[in-house]
Amino acid sequence: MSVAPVSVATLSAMKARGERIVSLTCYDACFAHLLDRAGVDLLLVGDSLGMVLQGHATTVPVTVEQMAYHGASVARGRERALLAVDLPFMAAATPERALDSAARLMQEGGAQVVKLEGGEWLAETVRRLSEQGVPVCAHLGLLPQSVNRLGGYRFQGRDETSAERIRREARVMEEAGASLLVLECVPAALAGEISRSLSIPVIGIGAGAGCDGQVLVLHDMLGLNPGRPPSFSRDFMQGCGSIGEAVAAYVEAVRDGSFPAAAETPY
Ligand SMILES: Nc1nc(=O)c2c([nH]1)NC[C@@H]1CN(c3ccc(C(=O)N[C@@H](CCC(=O)O)C(=O)O)cc3)CN21
Ligand SMILES: CC(C)C(=O)C(=O)O
Ligand SMILES: [Mg+2]
Repeated sequence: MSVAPVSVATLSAMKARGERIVSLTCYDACFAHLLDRAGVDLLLVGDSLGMVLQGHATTVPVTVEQMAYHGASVARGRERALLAVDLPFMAAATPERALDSAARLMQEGGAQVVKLEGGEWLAETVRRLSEQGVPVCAHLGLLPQSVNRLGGYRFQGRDETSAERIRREARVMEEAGASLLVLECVPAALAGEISRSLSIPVIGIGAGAGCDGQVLVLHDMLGLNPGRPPSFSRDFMQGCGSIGEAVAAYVEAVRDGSFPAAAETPY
């Protein structure tokens, strides 16, 4: 039996009804099939694949071609879940480049939504993509593609000046036509406030339980991180006998609001 596929409109309707949105990163067809059947609403082919699959220290080396390859693999495994693919480092450096990159991610990579990291300087790019029919997911807070400028993977928006900047950038992205927003590593109070003030769904990672949905890196929530996992993640394999059970536990914990708990909300 086939199920109605998720669209950005479905996610908006979920926000309006107060139903939490469940998202995980996904990089291949096998996991796409498993996550889709477990009820994950949004599959994100994240450029985190440069770290978890390729073994790089950052996401900077990842290319559009690699993102398209993994996107196409995930697209072949999904049925119901919406598929978002990250624009990697420098792929949105100019609006023209972003349009070309997004075309590749959608035409070769099966993307239904294109995600891009960054603030106000991307407003024109988001507008141009939206005009061309590309649903855009903005990404604010910690921007891993800027790790070489930031000097590490640190929480953002912890002082009033940077919190106000993130608030303003969130508004600008919505006004420019973004359909979704990811907030990464920002204090829970700020993320909750932004989620309530925007009409588009806000998906948090390290941003507390007050967002409209949650996303984690798949390998982190399966306890497969070789180093120290981020403090905001949870190993859902603990107490579960299979990957399918662990993913089902994550889906339930996000839907009922029990993930993230206080212990997974550092600020
Ligand atoms: N495996 C993995 N998980 C991720 O969540 C992830 C990636 N890779 N790669 C791309 C980015 C990088 N991200 C990261 C990586 C590390 C921390 C981290 O360890 N943060 C510290 C807090 C540092 C501070 O603000 O003091 C932590 O303890 O969570 C956070 C986000 C999130 N993304
Ligand atoms: C963690 C999510 C939001 C991401 O951008 C990625 O996996 O690359
Ligand atoms: Mg990413």
